[in-house]
Amino acid sequence: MKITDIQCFDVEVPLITPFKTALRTVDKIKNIGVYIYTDEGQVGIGEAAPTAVITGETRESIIGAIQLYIKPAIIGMEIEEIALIMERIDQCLHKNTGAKAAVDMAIYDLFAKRYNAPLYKVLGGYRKELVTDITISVNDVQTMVDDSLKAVDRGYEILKVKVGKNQEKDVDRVIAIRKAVGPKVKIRVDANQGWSPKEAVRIIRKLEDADVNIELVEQPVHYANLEGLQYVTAHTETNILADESVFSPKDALKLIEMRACDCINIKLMKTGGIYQAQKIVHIAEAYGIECMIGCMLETKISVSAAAHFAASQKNTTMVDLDGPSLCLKDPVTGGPTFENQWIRMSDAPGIGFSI
Ligand SMILES: C[C@H](N)C(=O)N[C@@H](CCC(=O)O)C(=O)O
Ligand SMILES: [Mg+2]
Repeated sequence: MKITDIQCFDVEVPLITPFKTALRTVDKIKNIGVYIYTDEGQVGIGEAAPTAVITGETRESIIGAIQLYIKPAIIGMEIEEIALIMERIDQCLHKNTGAKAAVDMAIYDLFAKRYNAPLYKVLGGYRKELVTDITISVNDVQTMVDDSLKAVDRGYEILKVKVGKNQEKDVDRVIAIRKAVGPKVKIRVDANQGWSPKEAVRIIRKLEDADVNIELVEQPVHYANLEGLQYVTAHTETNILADESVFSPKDALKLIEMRACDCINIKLMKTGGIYQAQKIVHIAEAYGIECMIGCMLETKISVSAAAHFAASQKNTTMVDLDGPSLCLKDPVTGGPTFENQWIRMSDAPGIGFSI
């Protein structure tokens, strides 16, 4: 099955409520979709999220990377030569991980369709269902408490609470949410780089002393401050999850060897797709480090690819794939089903969309 063409299209979906982190506020997803066409009539689909504050990519850079660099590098290649295709994508330009991820997942969609199997089974087939957390945007304390209670009412058992925008209030935010939702709900805290290492230790210790029982704290400090991340990990009891500090397998290996984190958040938009993400999961597994599969602000297209990947591997024990739950509508039909916290894999070939 030969690649004959690659085309980009706009994926625009309003969010149910504004998404707010220490890094940005967004009320509408404006992503780039990718179709890969083949000589056998099969079409693969992917999506890239221009998350300039994290990957450095914009809508324009993604379209340019795909049309001017990636497309000429792989046009005419056989889908079955997936390792060779991935080598060409990796080598044709540096970084641009969202653009690479969109093409990578469309290739994997075609690869699994070629063998008439669902993608998660082609990749390893470890499980059929996933439980995702749901993001609670950073806001004033009462709004966050109300949003948390609504999420728990909808059946969510894991909350991902965004903090890091106003450090003085962060302890109050998390304590108030714990009091409101009770002891059974899991709470993940994501500071999105909002604290200094010393602030992070102070805040996390206060939460520990107050017995708030936090499952983990995600990316407490600036992405490039690896020693800072190491300091927080060494000086707190709570598990520290590296997010913006880990894009590549090399980044993962470095953090693991520095003992700078307890677990790693893998996102296809950071790794450049499934091919590199697999390497991180396996490196981490060799060191006994568990991985989360997360997403940026992405729709059902790319989050479904990430769900197939998360379902395929043993060491992807935590899931933050709430993108479709934050969207007012889905841009595609078919594929895995997203019903509040439950993501269930379908056995349709590839990612499973009706194109
Ligand atoms: C959407 C997901 N739950 C999430 O929080 N992802 C990121 C931030 C995504 C973005 O700004 O687009 C994270 O930091 O984990
Ligand atoms: Mg994060």
